[in-house]
Amino acid sequence: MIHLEDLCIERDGRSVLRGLQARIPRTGLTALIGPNGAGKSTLLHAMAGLLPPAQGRVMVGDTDIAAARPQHRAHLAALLTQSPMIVPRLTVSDLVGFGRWPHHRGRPDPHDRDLVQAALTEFDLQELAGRSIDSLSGGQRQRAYVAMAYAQATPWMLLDEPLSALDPRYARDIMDRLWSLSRPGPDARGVVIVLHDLGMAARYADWVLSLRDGLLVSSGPRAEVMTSRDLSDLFDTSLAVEECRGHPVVVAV
Ligand SMILES: Nc1ncnc2c1ncn2[C@@H]1O[C@H](COP(=O)(O)OP(=O)(O)OP(=O)(O)O)[C@@H](O)[C@H]1O
Repeated sequence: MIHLEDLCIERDGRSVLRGLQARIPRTGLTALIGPNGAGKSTLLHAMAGLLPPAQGRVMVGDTDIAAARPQHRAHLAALLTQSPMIVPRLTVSDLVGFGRWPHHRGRPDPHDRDLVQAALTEFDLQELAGRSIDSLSGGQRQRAYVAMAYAQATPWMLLDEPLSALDPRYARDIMDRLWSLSRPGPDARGVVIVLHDLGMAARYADWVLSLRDGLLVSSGPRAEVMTSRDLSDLFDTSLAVEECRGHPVVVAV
């Protein structure tokens, strides 16, 4: 479980998250939704322990994440930011291998190499493994970064808009895989994902936190948070949640 306990974050002396109080289940897929500038990326960074709170705290399990050592944080949560650094000439395989760094600290063993292979396979990257990152399309690169986060083998994966460059097939593919990885079980990952695509959030999220202007508007099971009325209020535009072939979809009306 992640607990947000009266979480307040300031950036450049401005209050950008105020008094957030919520929990995120240890398994399942949690979506962070809300308008631009609501504070979703800020919250994700705070959950990775990278933004010390002005007040309150984020508890990841029984660890106050902002107070933990970097090495310990890297074993708890893998964070994929919106614009990860691109290192020219680095291969996909090397990039995914970076996910293992907190474990081997420069001395990969066969187990690390096996996990990199598993991550390449899991995200359908075997054929691109030897290609340099800067030679890939935006979507291919995005998949490589998600695979790197996966290879870190942390209980939590925190992903900021990982679908932004993906075509519908790969967007769906990644969401299917993340959803599967987050099912309860001994190796389950808790997946927390910032999503602008409300259709994807409606389709895949088990749990949703909605934010606006630095405040938590609501949190809970997807069906309770993503109602036509609540989404319309949240985004200040008319939206409806309908059912299509047994799945919820969000339409502008
Ligand atoms: N590095 C930064 N320094 C100062 N202020 C920042 C920084 N990053 C974000 N902010 C501010 O914090 C607030 C929340 O931004 P954040 O990026 O967390 O929102 P968001 O919900 O992820 O937005 P978007 O949907 O547009 O990506 C905004 O007012 C933004 O201008």
